[in-house]
Amino acid sequence: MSATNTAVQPPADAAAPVRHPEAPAPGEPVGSHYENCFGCGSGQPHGLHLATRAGEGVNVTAEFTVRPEHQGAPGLAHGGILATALDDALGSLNWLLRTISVTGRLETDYRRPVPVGSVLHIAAEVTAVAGRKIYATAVGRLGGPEGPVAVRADALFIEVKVDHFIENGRKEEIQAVMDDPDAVRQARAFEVNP
Ligand SMILES: CCCCC/C=C\C/C=C\C/C=C\C/C=C\CCCC(=O)SCCNC(=O)CCNC(=O)[C@H](O)C(C)(C)COP(=O)(O)OP(=O)(O)OC[C@H]1O[C@@H](n2cnc3c(N)ncnc32)[C@H](O)[C@@H]1OP(=O)(O)O
Repeated sequence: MSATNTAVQPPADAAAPVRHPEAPAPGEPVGSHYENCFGCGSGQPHGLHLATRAGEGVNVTAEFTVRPEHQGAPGLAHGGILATALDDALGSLNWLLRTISVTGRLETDYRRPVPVGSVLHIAAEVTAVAGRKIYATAVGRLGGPEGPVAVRADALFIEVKVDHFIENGRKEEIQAVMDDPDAVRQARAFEVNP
């Protein structure tokens, strides 16, 4: 049984999500939004190195290989790390909508323990959009994309502007991103959403 907070359930008048025409084609990798992201960046040695691909709808798939540095109990993935994996896959849905959003609420159900060495097969999709609120869901399975569910989550993401990061992030990291013209162009392009 799962108790679900109404904040992660779309209201009756929410709209169906629309795949952006410039979203990555189905099967294409959804690149990391930031090389130092713990979920998907290549610059974090202990990070999750999530490899995410676009699906045909407003959805993605990803694989997360659980390594010893991700343990909570002996030989098992830490629950917070599993939530991070789902959160990051959900965050990559931004590329399908071409909207920048951040996690407002993430509600996680843990159904099966996830051993070190296993691959978590993640599928995430946007279910509805209402103004700045983006409703999404993610599931992580063991043994393959059709395997038993180990962990799942419902989430509410909130659309923000690039200024959210510029105003709130530590200056050193923001400056480093702003010194990279490609990164600035990519971030700003998301704000021009037809
Ligand atoms: C040129 C430099 C570029 C630098 C940037 C570089 C790269 C960036 C690019 C992409 C990165 C994007 C995302 C990251 C992707 C993946 C990582 C995984 C995702 C994350 O890991 S991301 C980090 C964790 N995340 C946060 O760090 C959020 C902290 N938080 C806040 O920053 C504020 O909280 C915010 C902005 C969320 C809202 O603040 P706000 O002032 O804009 O708006 P407000 O509060 O009015 O909320 C509007 C309506 O949402 C409802 N609402 C809000 N929160 C709710 C909740 N929790 N439950 C139920 N309802 C909620 C309100 O009730 C209201 O509803 P209503 O309109 O009906 O009244």
